[in-house]
Amino acid sequence: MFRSVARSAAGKHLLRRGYSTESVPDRKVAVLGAAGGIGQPLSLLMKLNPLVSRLALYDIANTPGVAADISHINSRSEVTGYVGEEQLGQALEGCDVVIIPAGVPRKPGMTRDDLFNINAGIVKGLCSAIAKYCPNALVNMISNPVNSTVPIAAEVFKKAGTYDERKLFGVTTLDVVRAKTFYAGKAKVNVADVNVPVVGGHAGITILPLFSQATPTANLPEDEIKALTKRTQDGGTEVVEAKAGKGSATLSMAYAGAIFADACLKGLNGVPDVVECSFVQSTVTELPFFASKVRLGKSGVEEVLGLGPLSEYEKQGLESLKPELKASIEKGINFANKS
Ligand SMILES: NC(=O)C1=CN([C@@H]2O[C@H](COP(=O)(O)OP(=O)(O)OC[C@H]3O[C@@H](n4cnc5c(N)ncnc54)[C@H](O)[C@@H]3O)[C@@H](O)[C@H]2O)C=CC1
Ligand SMILES: O=C([O-])CC(=O)C(=O)O
Repeated sequence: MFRSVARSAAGKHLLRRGYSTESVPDRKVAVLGAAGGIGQPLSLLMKLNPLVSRLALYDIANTPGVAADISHINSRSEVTGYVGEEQLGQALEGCDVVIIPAGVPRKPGMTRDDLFNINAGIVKGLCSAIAKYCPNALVNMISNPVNSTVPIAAEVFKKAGTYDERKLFGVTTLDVVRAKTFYAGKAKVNVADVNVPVVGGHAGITILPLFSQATPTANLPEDEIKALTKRTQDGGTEVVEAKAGKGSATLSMAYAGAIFADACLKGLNGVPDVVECSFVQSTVTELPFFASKVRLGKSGVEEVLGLGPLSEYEKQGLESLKPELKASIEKGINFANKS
């Protein structure tokens, strides 16, 4: 275990940023897979988040170096690195939020579902440990295929008797980040002002951006909306191909993961009206899990928001995605229950 404490410096830093250490509750966050392509920049961003007081970095290898490096940053949180399964329990104990970017990424020519065979087992093992050591933590699932790893996590928690549907999230924020960026480019509006809900799941056609609800409105023609939709759905593949065998999105994912974890922490701390899209247990459609806007609160999901009015094109997209999303969810549930 590797630890570095700089409490007094961190306290001053918080005060300089307008936070009082008394008014910000202690929050422990763990990153599982912290030494990976996403894990490292995500850990860095969580170290910069003043809502975090303890940051536990866990991986099966290489965490000591990452933790030592990040721990020298003069921000609030105390950083501890944990390496190997025997230290997983200590990493998780007392956690408020657990972020999981552990597992293998895609190479060109692969689908996210091609990662199932390796990542399903990794996620199952990590979730068993979460059930044991921090059953009340909010779980932010990044590992792919998210459409299956979230149902796997739910089944593991059910078996352990710890499942609380308000606390399990598939992280789909990168789809929202991409939709905002691509829309701003086409609509020629300030990207910082853009909002676009993205619903469904997190793979190919299951990613359904709702550009009809995008703000600021731009009245883009149908062919441009279709091109934007396709680019958002294929955003992950665009990066996988550009990286040409060296993995998938890591930096934009770290950014997206940090935004989502920050929203979870704000919700836990009682900040009102924190809304993000996420793949959660849902009754918005007939599918048991679905991504849509979610209001976050002191116990996690406070309210799963509906889809709002859809264009004809989006209605078709919604119907087309259901069979694939249903199959991916069932695949995850079956895996968790057979092994
Ligand atoms: N939800 C989303 O929007 C996105 C999800 N991803 C997914 O995130 C995952 C990670 O991607 P990268 O960071 O690029 O991969 P990477 O291979 O660079 O890093 C993965 C890390 O996980 C660690 N790991 C493996 N087994 C582990 C275990 N049992 N416990 C803890 N750590 C373990 C590895 O040692 C490695 O450090 C992939 O499954 C990828 O498909 C990637 C981008 C976006
Ligand atoms: O495409 C991938 O394999 C990684 C991912 O989920 C994304 O970038 O959206």
